Amino acid sequence: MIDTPLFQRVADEIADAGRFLYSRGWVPATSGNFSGRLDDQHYALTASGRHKGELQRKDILVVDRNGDPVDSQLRPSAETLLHTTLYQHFPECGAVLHTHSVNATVLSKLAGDADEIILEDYEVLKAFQGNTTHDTVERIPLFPNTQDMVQLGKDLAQRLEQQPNIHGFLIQGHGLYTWGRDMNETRRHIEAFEFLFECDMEMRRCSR
Ligand SMILES: CSCCC(=O)C(=O)COP(=O)(O)O
Ligand SMILES: [Zn+2]
Repeated sequence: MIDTPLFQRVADEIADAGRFLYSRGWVPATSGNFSGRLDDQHYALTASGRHKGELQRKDILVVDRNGDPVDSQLRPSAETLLHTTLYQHFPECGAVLHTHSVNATVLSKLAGDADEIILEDYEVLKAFQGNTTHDTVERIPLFPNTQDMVQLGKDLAQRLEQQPNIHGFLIQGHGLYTWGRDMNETRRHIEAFEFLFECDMEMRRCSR
């Protein structure tokens, strides 16, 4: 499968996104993981532990809908099940990006016991797919950090049933997941979230 033009295009998009996200300081120290849909049953995904600013095609493998590698000895991302959960929940999802920015990490810790972060009344909210006005509320579910990806995947699936219109979620003290219909839309969502997190942090500093 990795010899197909489709895999190569998607792998190159993943590597390109990695260079961009690393250049912004949002995936330090091998953190983050990225994927793109190949078909209904298969996704291209980053191998675990790779430097995400220096990805090459050989650092990306194919996994099936259970997250198991297809014809590869590479170890898939430790967070593979979150990617497969998103693809299975959103049939139109074409790409998933996970980042570890300072603002996402700090904001998620400042939220304490809350189970979501709310962003409202920002023009940039229009950058999220389906939003046509700034006069909207973006709810970002917040999950406790855990190494138990099976449980986190189940918790995520349950939350997606309750809140189908979200564009991303945070894991506390860990980072952000967002997705879109293709890699360009997913990159736009990451930039929008990061801009909004920066604004929220600045608002908190100014109101101290
Ligand atoms: C050094 S970051 C710790 C693991 C993590 O949260 C992450 O995003 C990267 O894990 P992966 O297995 O996808 O490299
Ligand atoms: Zn992570």
